[in-house]
Amino acid sequence: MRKKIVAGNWKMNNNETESIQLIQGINEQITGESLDNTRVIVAPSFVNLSASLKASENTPIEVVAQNMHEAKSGAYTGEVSADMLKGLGIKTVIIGHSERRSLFNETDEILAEKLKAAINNGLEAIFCFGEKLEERKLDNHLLEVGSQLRNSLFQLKAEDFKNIILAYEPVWAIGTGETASPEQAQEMHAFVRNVLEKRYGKEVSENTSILYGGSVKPNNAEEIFSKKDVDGGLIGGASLKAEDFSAIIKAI
Ligand SMILES: O=C(CO)COP(=O)(O)O
Repeated sequence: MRKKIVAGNWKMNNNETESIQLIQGINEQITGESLDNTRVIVAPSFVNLSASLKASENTPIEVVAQNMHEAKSGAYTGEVSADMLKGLGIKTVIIGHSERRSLFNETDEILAEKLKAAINNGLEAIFCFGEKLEERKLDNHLLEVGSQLRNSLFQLKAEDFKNIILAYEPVWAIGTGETASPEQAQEMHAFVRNVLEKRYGKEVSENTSILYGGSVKPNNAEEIFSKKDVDGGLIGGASLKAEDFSAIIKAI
C-alpha cells in the first residue's frame, strides 16, 4: 500500500532557532495522533538541516533537503552535493520545484541529472512537476506534465521508484491562495498514475505516492486529500505555522 505523506517545504524561511521551534511545535501538536502509514516531512534550508535533524530525533518528523547539485563534487561555488546531504544523515531531497525551474533555470535535462545523482547515491527524491497558468488556460496541462515526466523522470528504472515520491504543483496555485479544485487535482493525479502504468507497469503506478502542492491550507486539505489518487500534500506557506501544518497532517 502506498504511503500517505504530508511534507512542508519551508523554502527560504526560518533561522536555526525558528526551525528548531517549529519542529518542536509540530511534534507537540501531533503527539498522540495515529500516523499509521503516514509520513510527516519538513524541508528546512541547507544551513538548518543539522539542527533540524537533531530537533527531530525521537519524533515522527523526517527532515529532508530542498535541493542538491547533480555533480559529485567540484568547482560549483555555493552548491551542495548528494554526498554532503548523506553525510549529515539526510535521506530525501526535493528535486524540480517550480521555483528552482523558473528562478534558477533548472531545465528538464538538469533535473534528469539531479534525479539520477540522487538515486545513484541512495537518496529518495520528491520530484515536483506542474503546468503554468498559460498552459492550463490553453488546456495543455496534461501535455505539459507528460512532457516534464518523460524528459526528467523516465530515464529511471522501475526499481528506482521505491525511492521516488511525486508532487504535482500547478505553478498558478503556488503561493497565490488559489488551489486546484479537488477535481482538477484528481484529474492530473490519475493522468500521472496512468502514464506511470504505461511506462513501468501496475506495481510502480500503484505504489508511487503522488502529492498535491499549491495553497493547501487547513480549510481545504481534507477535501483535496479525499481524492483517490491524491496521497498527501507538499505544503508551502501553511507549513510555517505549527498549528496549520498539524491541522493539515490531521486531515490526511
Ligand atoms: O510550493 C509549494 C510547496 O512546495 C506550495 O506553496 P504554497 O502552499 O505556499 O502555495
